[in-house]
Parts: sequence; C-alpha cells; structure tokens
Amino acid sequence: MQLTVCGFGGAGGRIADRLVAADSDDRSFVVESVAFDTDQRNLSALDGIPDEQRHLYGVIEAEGEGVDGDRSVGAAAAESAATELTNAVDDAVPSQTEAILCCVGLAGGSGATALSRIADELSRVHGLPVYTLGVLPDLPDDDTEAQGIAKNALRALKDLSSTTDSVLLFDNALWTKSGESATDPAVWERLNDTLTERIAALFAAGEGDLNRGVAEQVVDASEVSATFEAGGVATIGYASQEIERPTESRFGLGILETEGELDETTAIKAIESTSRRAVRGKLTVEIDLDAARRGLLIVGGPPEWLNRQAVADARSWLAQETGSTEIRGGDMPTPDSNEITMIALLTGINECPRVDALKTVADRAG
Ligand SMILES: Nc1nc2c(ncn2[C@@H]2O[C@H](COP(=O)(O)OP(=O)(O)OP(=O)(O)O)[C@@H](O)[C@H]2O)c(=O)[nH]1
Repeated sequence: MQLTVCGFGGAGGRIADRLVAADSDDRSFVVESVAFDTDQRNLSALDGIPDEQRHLYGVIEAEGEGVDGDRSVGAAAAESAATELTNAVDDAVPSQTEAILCCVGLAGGSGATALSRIADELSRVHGLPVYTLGVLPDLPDDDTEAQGIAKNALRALKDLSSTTDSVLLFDNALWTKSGESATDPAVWERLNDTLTERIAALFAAGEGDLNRGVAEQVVDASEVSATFEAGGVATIGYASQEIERPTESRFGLGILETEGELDETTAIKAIESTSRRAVRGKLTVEIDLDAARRGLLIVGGPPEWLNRQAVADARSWLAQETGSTEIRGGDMPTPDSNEITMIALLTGINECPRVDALKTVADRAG
C-alpha cells in the first residue's frame, strides 16, 4: 500500500523517520514523508525525512522546545498553526498515495493535539483513509504523574478514534523489558525498531515487482484497507521462522547444488506453527482475540513454500480464534529468502485491556 507517512511530535517524528529508513527499493511503500513538532531538537535529529518536509510550529506557544505534556498549550499551538499544518500535508500527499499514516505518541502534548486538529480536514480534502499509528505510554511510578499521562493518552485515543479511520496501537509498557525506562531514548530506539519492522512488513507486503507472476493470491492494498475499514483499535502480530531449503547435489559430490524437492508436510508445518506464533505471541497491543471483528493474515516466503491448503487452514484457524467471519488472506512471495513470515492484522477492536488499565489509573485522579 502506498503511504504518505506523517510524524507528529517527538515519538511520531522518530517512528515516521524509521519507517522511511525501513522502506526498501524492492517493496517500496513510502511515497512521501513529513514531520511536525513544536520542538526543534526532535526535528533536527531526524534523518530520513527531508529537511524541507520538517515543520516547526507553535513557536510563540512552545518557544521551539516542546510543551512537556501540556495538552492545552499543545492544542493552542496546533490551533494557531492549523492552516499551515494542513497545507504542509496537502503539499506532501502525491497522487499515488493510497492512505495517510499518521504516527504519534498518544500521551504527549504536541503531536496528539496537532493530529486531532487536522485529521478531519485531511480525510475530507484527500478522500483517502487516514490511519493513526499511536503509541500508548508506559507509566512512571509517581502516581500523580502517571494519572496525568494516562489521562492524556485516553483523551488522544478518544479524539483520534473519531477523527481517523483506525487507530493501530503500540504499547510501550508491553514491549519494555523489566528495569528499562520507556523514557530512555536508547529504549525508544529498540521499541521503534520492533514497531517499524511490523508496520513495514504489513504495508510493503503487496508492493514491488517480486509479486508479479509468482503468487496466486498476492495481498494488495484493497485487502489492507478493507481490513482497516472495521474501524476501532487495530493490533499486529508477527512471527518468522527460518527454513531449510532442500538441496540436491548433482554428481553426488556436493559441488553443484540445486534446489531439491520440497516435502509438503514440512511446508504445511512451517505455516501452521508460524501463524500460531504470530497470533498467540506478543501483539503490538494485547487484546482478547474474540474482540477483533476483522483480520488479515499475510504469509511470506519462497513461493513453493506457500502451500495453498496450509494457508487456507491458517485463515480458518484465525477465524475460529477470533469468531470473525471476515478474515482475509494473502501471499507475500520472497523467492530468495530463507524464512517464512506471518503478519496478522486484527481490527475493529472496541475492548482493550491496556486501555482499561489506563482508565483505572486516570479515574484515581477523579
Ligand atoms: N515508542 C516510543 N515512544 C516514545 C518515543 N518518544 C517518546 N515516546 C513516548 O511517547 C509519549 C509522548 O511523547 P512525545 O512524542 O515526545 O510527545 P510530543 O507529542 O512531542 O509532545 P510534548 O513532548 O509534550 O511536546 C511519551 O509517553 C513518551 O514516553 C519514541 O521514540 N518511541
């Protein structure tokens, strides 16, 4: 799917920047990128987003140094720069864009308020789906601070659930190891790698020449957008498994090795176990599987390993686990790779335990 990727605020800009870096010539999915922040230091540290696409706004309100989690100052900055922000995205959206992906840290004061301010306008002007990629915060030990952060995130989630087409969540708390702090830039880097690996795999799946003529059911952008059309919260599961491609040596000397015949059972088992690990392993945000109304399962690997029956069985299994009748599927052929990959996108989720936990903390503030 061809995306214009927008980063809002510190986390959003860094994640958008990592997505640009993850974009490969073989399967390019980023057509354009743009970043907005009230903090000049964040914009200057970006690498892949071109200089002319990095926009500092709210200089009067934030003095170029961010708003330190204060949503009312962030909202004032976004309000006074609303036209400038909308025009900057308008200029950045080329005609081949199929969706606008907006990355943001939900607990911040700048990014989430700016995106909420212009999201409606973006979808109205471009007639394209607008997806939020939102980061849920890890909470500090200090209760008062934690309450403020939880409240910010919930407010942003509420706003963006109504102004954008779907909110794909990534939970910092779930992916932070014990003893690590989710305010440590080194930890952010690792979290952003984990997140972008999954996002890039999803949106790059149907792109590029590698797909042509090799797979029967190559996933395309319409499958991805139909899955997101369920709205609500979305989450991604991902797993990969190394495979040993059978080889035969001609003349029995091991000198001329050629591809041998693949045992069907081996391929079936690889698809079965990878799909189970993708869905039952750590998702970007944890959910009860039966809360998902739609799903998309994308199987990657060498074409001869993408066993039709096994792929169909994996979809039926996911339909059973979720209780959903709307599980789509598709292939992502990777002729030269030595692994099977599985991406599970689950959407239309209205119940999420982590969001409930944030509500409990926010409610303590009264
Ligand atoms: N995963 C991840 N989380 C981040 C990153 N940077 C910040 N966060 C978290 O995201 C939340 C929002 O932070 P920022 O994105 O810096 O906030 P902002 O929108 O720039 O707003 P202000 O800093 O208030 O001006 C916080 O809970 C951070 O802990 C990042 O690079 N990756």
